[in-house]
Amino acid sequence: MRQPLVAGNWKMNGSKAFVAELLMGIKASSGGIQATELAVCAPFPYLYLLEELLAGTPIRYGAQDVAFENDGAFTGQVSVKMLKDFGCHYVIIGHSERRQFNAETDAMIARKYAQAIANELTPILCVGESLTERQQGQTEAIVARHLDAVIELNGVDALAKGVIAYEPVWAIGTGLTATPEQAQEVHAFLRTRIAAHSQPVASQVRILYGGSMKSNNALELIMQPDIDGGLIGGASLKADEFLAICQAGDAAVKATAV
Ligand SMILES: O=C(CO)COP(=O)(O)O
Repeated sequence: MRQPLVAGNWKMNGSKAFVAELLMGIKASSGGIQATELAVCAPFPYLYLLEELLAGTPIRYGAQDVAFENDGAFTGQVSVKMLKDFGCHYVIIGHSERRQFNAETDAMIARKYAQAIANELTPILCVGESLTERQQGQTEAIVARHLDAVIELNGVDALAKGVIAYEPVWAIGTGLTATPEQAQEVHAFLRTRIAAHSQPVASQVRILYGGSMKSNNALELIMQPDIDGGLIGGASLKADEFLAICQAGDAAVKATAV
């Protein structure tokens, strides 16, 4: 089994006080998590707090977006180098909320991916279909398009330097989770598609599930053979709930080891 990763995506939530309290809560109880990797992805202004408060802990952190250029006249943008400067390990790329509200295209996302790996920042590439696309039987075509754009620009080996997150748009923040079978089906599809280019990369790359993952459904999702953890929105804003999902990662490792 690949090492599970449970990553929080705080989205546009928080304040200095909230972030400090949440991190204290996570730190206080994260010692019990053995086999699962933990990470949190915060809004840019709070990265300095993560650098300060997570120093010396195994908890990794990152941002939720990055520019596809290195530096220069790009007002409002934040570069990979800047994220590295604050000790970021991860960056979420191509989240559906950015595709939807910030008009991010597959081409832009592929370039962001390139910037991240060129500077040794680990991208978490989000792919996923909308409800209409699922209802029209387009799920595989959509996630294939999202994945292929990154492979075309960066080559398949670049996928081994990142993480993929399957996030069905209809399950994000709706309380409607994909069933373990629905999620596994898409995860297996993605892995098979990668295997067509490279079997070693397909076996190695972690594919997370995201979309209303909570402590009460995490275990059955992470127990699926091609689901390697979660990208958690709402439930990552509560330390207890987030840690309970991380514990599900540990439980999945334990269950598959016997
Ligand atoms: O978008 C998500 C993580 O990136 C999932 O959000 P929710 O867990 O709130 O559904």
